[in-house]
Amino acid sequence: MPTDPKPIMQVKNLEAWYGESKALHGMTFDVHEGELVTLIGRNGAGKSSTLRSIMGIVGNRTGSIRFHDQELIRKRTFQIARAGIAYCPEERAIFAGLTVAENMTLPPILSPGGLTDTQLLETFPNLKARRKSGGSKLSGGEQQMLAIARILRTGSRFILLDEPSEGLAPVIVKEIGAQIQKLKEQGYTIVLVEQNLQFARLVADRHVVVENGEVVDTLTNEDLASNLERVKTYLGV
Ligand SMILES: Nc1ncnc2c1ncn2[C@@H]1O[C@H](COP(=O)(O)OP(=O)(O)OP(=O)(O)O)[C@@H](O)[C@H]1O
Repeated sequence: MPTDPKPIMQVKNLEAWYGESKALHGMTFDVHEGELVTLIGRNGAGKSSTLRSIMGIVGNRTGSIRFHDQELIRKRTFQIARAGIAYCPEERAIFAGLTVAENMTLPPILSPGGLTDTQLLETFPNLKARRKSGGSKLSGGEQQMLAIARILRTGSRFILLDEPSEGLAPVIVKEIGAQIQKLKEQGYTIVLVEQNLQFARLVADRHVVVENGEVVDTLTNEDLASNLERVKTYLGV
């Protein structure tokens, strides 16, 4: 749980567009250092668009995204990455024609403290066994682990993770959950988009509920248990 009362990220009135189409209508939420915050909500609510907006990869965005003491709203994606934010997209973005080892070493080291290639392979033993395999030969779970491993090399301590459990078998989801839990124990700050409430509950400190491109509720993980029916209504399950 957070110890510093000042959030390291403050998103205020974030609006975003894809061409003429507006996806975010004023997202406002905070993230504290060491915290794992989920964005939950039904399909199309604007969760992925929030992560993409933070990274500057939507058509247009307005509002404010303060990270540490920097305003990111007018920064470009490479500047946002250099500010210390790592992004793991829903589609995982593994290069099919490159091996695991090559995919892993693609992102540049942006700040000290990232894991070395040896540490990464120790952290993800499945990838060690597959390090010479092409990206296209990997299972969904292996691709997801590679996508996470790759960003740990950069030295960023703030991670945006988009639906890591999507399309994976329960046993693999459990493994990914254990890896995320370990990252949290190592002090990484994580914003996690997740549809799988059971998974979200295992790892989160706090849940931000998104509906129609806005935040409609925020619950601690403890609150979630006693408000499960209400939250299920938000998710349409
Ligand atoms: N590339 C795009 N071009 C145009 N509209 C988009 C694009 N991506 C998302 N949208 C629209 O933006 C809105 C928010 O979508 P977003 O993907 O952020 O939702 P989500 O909560 O992450 O849901 P999902 O889990 O289905 O991705 C939706 O109305 C969606 O149709």
